Amino acid sequence: MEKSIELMDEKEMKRAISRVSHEIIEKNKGVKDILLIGIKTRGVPLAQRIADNIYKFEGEKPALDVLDITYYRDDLEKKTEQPHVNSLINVFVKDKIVVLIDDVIYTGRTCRAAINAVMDYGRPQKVQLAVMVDRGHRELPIRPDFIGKNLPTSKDEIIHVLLDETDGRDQVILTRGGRK
Ligand SMILES: O=P(O)(O)OC[C@H]1O[C@H](OP(=O)(O)OP(=O)(O)O)[C@H](O)[C@@H]1O
Ligand SMILES: O=c1cc[nH]c(=O)[nH]1
Repeated sequence: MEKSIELMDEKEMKRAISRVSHEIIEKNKGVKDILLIGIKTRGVPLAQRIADNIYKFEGEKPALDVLDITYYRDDLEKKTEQPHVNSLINVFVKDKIVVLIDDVIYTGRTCRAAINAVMDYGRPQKVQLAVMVDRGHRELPIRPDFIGKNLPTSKDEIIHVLLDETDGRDQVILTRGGRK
């Protein structure tokens, strides 16, 4: 059985999410015009936590939405599930500062797909990207604006961002070959 190595514990993750929340406010000079979009799966609870932090720090709730980009991925043939239509619910992206939120960035293809999806909904003022972990190995010219932690990896390693909401605990672990 592959061993998993802990790279971040609950406290470190909480601090990193708190810092990223502050950085989003600072870079955008407040909450006005911000639309946080969590990318399924684990970007969604992360976006909710960042929204809660921003409300706590600023007393104002940022707009929040969810994006399922399965339909837009350019490597769908490698995936077993059927593509399903993306869902941006309720909030208009026009003139918003869209902050895409995901747990991990690796090749950048998910982010590229998310940007395409957002653009289909209108013309945002800006699009920014916040991730919990940047593990390197980009295949596209995409760089996150907000990073919880840079964790350089080799290609045969996998980063798992575990969240209480989806996995029953907060932890970032590294495995080789996919096992937890
Ligand atoms: O930069 P990339 O190479 O695109 O990789 C990053 C993506 O991979 C994972 O998603 P996954 O497709 O495993 O789906 P999940 O979030 O639903 O687990 C992760 O949550 C990111 O969205
Ligand atoms: O290591 C990786 C690569 C892509 N997506 C992940 O969640 N982890």
